[in-house]
Amino acid sequence: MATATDRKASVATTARKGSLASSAVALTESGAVRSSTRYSDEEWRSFILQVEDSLSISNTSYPCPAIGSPAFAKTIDHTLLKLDARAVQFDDLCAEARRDGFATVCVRPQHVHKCVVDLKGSGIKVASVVGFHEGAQDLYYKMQETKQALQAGAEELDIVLNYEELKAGLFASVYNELATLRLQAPHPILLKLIIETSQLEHSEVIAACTMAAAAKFDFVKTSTGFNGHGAREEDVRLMVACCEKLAVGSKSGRKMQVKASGGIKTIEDAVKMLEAGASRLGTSGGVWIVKEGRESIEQSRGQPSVYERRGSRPALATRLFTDY
Ligand SMILES: O=C[C@H](O)COP(=O)(O)O
Repeated sequence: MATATDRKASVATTARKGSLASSAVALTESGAVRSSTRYSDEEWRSFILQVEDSLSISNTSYPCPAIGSPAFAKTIDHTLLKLDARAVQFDDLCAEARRDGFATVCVRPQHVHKCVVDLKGSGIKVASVVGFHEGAQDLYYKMQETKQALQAGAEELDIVLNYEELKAGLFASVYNELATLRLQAPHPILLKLIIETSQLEHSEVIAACTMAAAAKFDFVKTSTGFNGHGAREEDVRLMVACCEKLAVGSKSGRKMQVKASGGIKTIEDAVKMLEAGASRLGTSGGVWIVKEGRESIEQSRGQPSVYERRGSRPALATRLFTDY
């Protein structure tokens, strides 16, 4: 049997090779979780420190799809997570997603079924949040929400990290949760880990990305939009650097992507996040953003903008376009 020292050496070797531990978690027939997380908290810490030491954060501008193009709209998860949202607002959300060609609509688990029905035949997917918005729910609760969302037809899950556990250094427990949810929602379901950057120090962002990559998540996502500041360029750049570092040397060469979310309200916000390396945007302002994009194209062609034709533009006073 391997000693703790042997295992530590193994972690160090793994880190040197730039690859990560694979899942050692299984669901038993009764649905209970049988876990043998491969590394101790200390061993995870050592690996995370090695990732941190070898990071290089780029200031370069990543390619951004042309404003107004279908590819630009496909970066947007059209999001409605307000607890008091009414059924008609989900109808509007889905109609807008069809019209503007967004990637997904992102809703709470109880609204997934309605949106799946509304979007039938459109090619637009439904994403469900899990553990929203605190992330502190226990694993059983998150598994129940995951089951509910998948059974209703969700194809993407935006899962809130238990960031209090991460901050407490309980890495093995965090990994166990993520690996269990990955097992419950295998590919091609896309998993995004909402790490809530407003609550994390620099080194904790790196730890969160490391946990997500180890558990084979597809994305790391900045924020819930319900706690602290939303997406910031510096956080996106740090997360992109982590994803690039963690992909190097991995057997599959698989690289996590970054979703920026929270407070993205304008075309300038959107472009800033995409140029920082995000490939998906979570926003309740998607309709405004693509409208602004079209506007800027019209203006560059010398045509009067729709707002100039109609009079002044209304202020963005609430979180949701369909509230107007
Ligand atoms: O996941 C997405 C966020 O909740 C959206 O936040 P937002 O309402 O500030 O755009």
